[in-house]
Amino acid sequence: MEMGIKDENVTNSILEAEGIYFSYDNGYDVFENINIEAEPGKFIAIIGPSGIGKSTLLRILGGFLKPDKGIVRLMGKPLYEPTPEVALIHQSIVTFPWMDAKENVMLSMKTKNMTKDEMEEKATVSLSRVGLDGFEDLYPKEMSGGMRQRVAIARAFAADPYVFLMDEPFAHLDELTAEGLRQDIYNILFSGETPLKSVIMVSHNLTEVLELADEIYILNNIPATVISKVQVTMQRPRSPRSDEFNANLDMLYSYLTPPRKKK
Ligand SMILES: Nc1ncnc2c1ncn2[C@@H]1O[C@H](COP(=O)(O)OP(=O)(O)OP(=O)(O)O)[C@@H](O)[C@H]1O
Repeated sequence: MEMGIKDENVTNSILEAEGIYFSYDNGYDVFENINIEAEPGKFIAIIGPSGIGKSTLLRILGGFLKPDKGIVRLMGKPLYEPTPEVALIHQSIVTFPWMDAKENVMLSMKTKNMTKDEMEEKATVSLSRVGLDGFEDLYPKEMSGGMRQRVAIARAFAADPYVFLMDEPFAHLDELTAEGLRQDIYNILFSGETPLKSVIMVSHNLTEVLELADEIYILNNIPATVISKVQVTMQRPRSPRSDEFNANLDMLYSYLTPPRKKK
C-alpha cells in the first residue's frame, strides 16, 4: 500500500459488529444500531441494566443468532454462523461428570483431524495453561467450582480460538474463588502463547469489569444502543481499594439507570 493512502477494506479489528438491529420473534426490539469493535490484545466488557440484551449480543457476536440488520466480522470477514475460531464460555460451568478433566478438554478437539495422542497432549498443555497441571485425571465431582471453570476455559483454549466470548464467567463461583480466578485470568488469556487475540465479556459485576477490561461498552435504553464507551487506563494489577478504582466505579454506576423506552 502506498504511503498516505488508506485502504478502507483493511481492518485492525479481530471481531466487530456494525449497525446491529435485532428483534425477537415476539416483536421485542432488543437492539438498534449497535457498533462494537474488539482490537487485538484488548479485553472488552459489555455492561448494562438487567435484561437490556447483553447475552443476546454475545450470541449475535458468536454467530449463534442472526441480526435483522447489520453485520458481524471476524478479522474482516463476515461471520454468519458459529465457528471454532470464536469460543463462547457460558455462566453455567459446563463439565461432564462422567469424564475426567482431560477428557472434558478433549471434547473441543473432536471435530479436528487429530490422533488420540495429539488430543491428549494438547489437553494437557491447555490444562497446565489454566493452572491445572497434575489434575488431568480428576473428575468434576472431585474439583472445586473454580477448578471446573478453569477446565471449561482450558476446553475453549484447546480449540485455538481467536476470540473468547465470556458470559458472566465468574457468576456461579463464590467470591473468594472468583477473585482468585480473576487475578489469574488476564495473564492466562493474554500470555501470547495461543492464537487468542481478544476477549469480550458480559458481566453485571462492575468491580470485576473494572479489574479486567481495557474498554467498556455501556448498553442502555429500549431498544438498546451503546450509550457510552469507556477506556480503562488504570495500571494492572488494579486494586479495588484504590481511590482511582472507586471513582471509576461511581462513574460506571451512574450509567446504569433504568432503561428508557424509545417508542
Ligand atoms: N428467546 C427469547 N424470546 C423473546 N424475548 C427474549 C428471548 N430471550 C431473551 N429475551 C428478552 O430479550 C431481552 C434481553 O435478554 P438478555 O438475556 O440478552 O438480557 P441480559 O442483559 O443478558 O439480561 P441479564 O442481565 O438479566 O442476564 C430481555 O428483555 C429478555 O426478556
